[in-house]
Amino acid sequence: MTACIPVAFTVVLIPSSSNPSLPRRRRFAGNVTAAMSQTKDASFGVKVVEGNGGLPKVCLSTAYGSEAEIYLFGACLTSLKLENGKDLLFIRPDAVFNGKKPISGGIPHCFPQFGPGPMQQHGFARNMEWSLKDSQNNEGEPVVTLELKDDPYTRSMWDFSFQALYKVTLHSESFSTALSITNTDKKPFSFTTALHTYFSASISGVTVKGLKGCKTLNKDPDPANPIEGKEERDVVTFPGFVDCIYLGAPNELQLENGLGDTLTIRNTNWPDAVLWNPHTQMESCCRDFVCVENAQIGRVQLKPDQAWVAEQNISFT
Ligand SMILES: O=P(O)(O)OC[C@H]1O[C@@H](O)[C@H](O)[C@@H](O)[C@@H]1O
Repeated sequence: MTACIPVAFTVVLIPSSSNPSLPRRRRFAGNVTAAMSQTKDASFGVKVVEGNGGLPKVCLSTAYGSEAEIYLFGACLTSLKLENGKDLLFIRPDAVFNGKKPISGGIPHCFPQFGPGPMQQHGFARNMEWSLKDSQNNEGEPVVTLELKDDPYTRSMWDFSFQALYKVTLHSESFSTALSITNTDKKPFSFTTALHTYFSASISGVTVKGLKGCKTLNKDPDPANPIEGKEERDVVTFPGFVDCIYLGAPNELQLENGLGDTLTIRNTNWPDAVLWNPHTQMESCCRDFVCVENAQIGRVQLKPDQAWVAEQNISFT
């Protein structure tokens, strides 16, 4: 059971009954006052509640029924429900919510290292508490921005001053994020990053389309020495262990999750992708998820005051 923490962050949205671009079946009937009272009861918008392990969790909801949940710890999105109410994301059964270990599942961040590399696997960003910098109602769509900055912990691993901003928008029928990394230091730095998205799936029915022709770095069998190749398939399936980087991936991928849903994953400025399913390495849950990750595998070089921004959008096709 979650407890509502605070009104301070609550944004109450007034759903539009007149916007013709919104699907009629989900529009509010009646006038604004009636909509407001319904809104108040249903708490549409943004609220911060106590999540698993007592960790603060930001809940986003639209008047159209779409919902998302994001933990400040790791800025990890743990739940995403669009039109059909099914949770599109997967949380691993071994996930812990103790504010110490990264949350295994949902959409964790890999920053400032995708890995493997000198730092902890996938970097420190998924292992730190981000702050809620802003929340807004953008024409009935809740938007929150989470922020991470350097501190003595990050400096001990990566001695640079940076600002990461993660803007999350829940639309009625899709979900989008914008990640920006700014060099706030006086010296240049470089990084790699990814959104390590765990989708709920039935692995025998999973297909990913859009990767044909990409250069591949196959991390099977040795992640530290990936084998170079080229994807020749129109449709990638998951008959066994898969751990593969796709360089120069397109800005649109189609994922069939094997549960009856076809998702489109669009991006701007995420140049690479990663597919991962651990197969027998995670016997208890490997059939129930697939990771399709937007990634930046080549190092981004930022001079002081420069910023890098990449966007992602997930929707039903
Ligand atoms: O850190 P997690 O969530 O267990 O994920 C680990 C996996 O993450 C994937 O992104 C990598 O390609 C794999 O090599 C790695 O094993």
